[in-house]
Formats: sequence, C-alpha cells, structure tokens
Amino acid sequence: MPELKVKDLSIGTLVRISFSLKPGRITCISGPSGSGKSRLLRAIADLESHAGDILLDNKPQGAYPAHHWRRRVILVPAQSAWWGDTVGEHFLTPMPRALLALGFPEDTEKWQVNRLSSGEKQRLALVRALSYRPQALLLDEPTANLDVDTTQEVERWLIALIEKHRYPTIWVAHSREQIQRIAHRHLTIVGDQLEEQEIHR
Ligand SMILES: Nc1ncnc2c1ncn2[C@@H]1O[C@H](COP(=O)(O)OP(=O)(O)OP(=O)(O)O)[C@@H](O)[C@H]1O
Repeated sequence: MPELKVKDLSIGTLVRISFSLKPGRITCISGPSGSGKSRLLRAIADLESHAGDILLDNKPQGAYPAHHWRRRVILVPAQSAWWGDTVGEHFLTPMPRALLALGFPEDTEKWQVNRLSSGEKQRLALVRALSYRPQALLLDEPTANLDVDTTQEVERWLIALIEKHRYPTIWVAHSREQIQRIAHRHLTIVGDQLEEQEIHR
C-alpha cells in the first residue's frame, strides 16, 4: 500500500499541520473533546473543504474524483449511517471471513439494519469499509461502543488486517491503555497543532 501524506493542512482550528502515514502503521490521534479530531479525518477523507495538500502515493487528493478518493481513503465515523434495509446491501463484496472473525453468524448479511445494536453497527461499519478494498483507513473511535473483551477482539482483528494489507491508518482514541496497545505513533491535538507523544509500554 502507498504512503498517505498530509502537508500544510488547515481545517477548523488546526493550522498548517503536516505528517505522513506509513503503510501498515497505526497513528493514534487524541485530543480533548471538540479539538477537531473528527474534522481532521473528514478533511483527509475529502468530506470537508480544507487548505493544504493530501497525497496518496504522491498523487494529490484533487487528482482523484471525490468518490474514488473516498473509497480509497475510507473514513469509518464514530456513528455510522445505514441507508438500505439489510446489512449485506451495504457491502461492495460479501465479507464472510470478516463476519466470522468477529463472531457474527452466517446469516448476518440478511439482517435488517434496524435491529442492529450500537456495538454491532460499529463492527459492521468496519466490515463494510473493508469491503470497498481501501488503500488507507481513517478510524474515528472504532471501539467506542464496545465492551472491554469485544474491544480487544476488534483491536486484534484490525491490527492483523492493517499489517496484512499494509493500510496506512489513523485511529482516533481516547484511552491511554488502548493507545499503548495499538499505536506505532501517537499525535495529540494541542491548540492549533499536532504534537508527537511518546508511547509508554
Ligand atoms: N462543518 C463545521 N463547521 C464549523 N464548525 C464545525 C463543523 N463541524 C464541526 N465543527 C466544530 O468544530 C469543532 C471540532 O469538532 P470535531 O467533531 O472535529 O471534534 P472532536 O475532536 O472529534 O470531538 P469529540 O472527541 O467530542 O468527538 C467543534 O467545536 C465542532 O462544533
């Protein structure tokens, strides 16, 4: 997978921030509520207008039709939207292995969306994103609705996939313990900038 580069990006209160995401590496981003984590992800996903450059494999965001970029650099928001009636119709390709790995039964793709719990929605939104065969992942608090055991199961599953497919990944996280478990790099929003944090293990 290619590298994802953010150069001199300004969005909301963040001013001219730059960083690179390496293939197969997880960059955790943390920061106080309202500091702009979700907006940063939305800008990188080309869902909000912004100043500065974002490049995938050295090709700028503007060189891709927006819908192509959004499939490649895919955002999984904290609260996922579901537009169809059944789970399976949201997947680009059937995802039996991922569903099995997350402990979902075989008929999950036939489930009605309106029966899903918030934790099921959150995990199925990850499966849906992967069905689009992305080249980079932007994960906004992907385990926020999950209990401790399920959180660690999803972490292990995601880490294995990120390593296998070498997705450059941003993972917004609040929990210090989670960041210690999963991050290769940790950036925190401080004022209008991102600050590098040490990861204590
Ligand atoms: N489209 C927008 N236009 C102007 N301001 C916005 C827009 N979207 C969000 N904001 C504001 O920008 C700030 C940052 O929002 P954002 O959702 O990125 O915060 P966050 O760091 O993800 O917070 P949390 O941890 O609570 O989810 C907030 O004050 C929010 O109200």
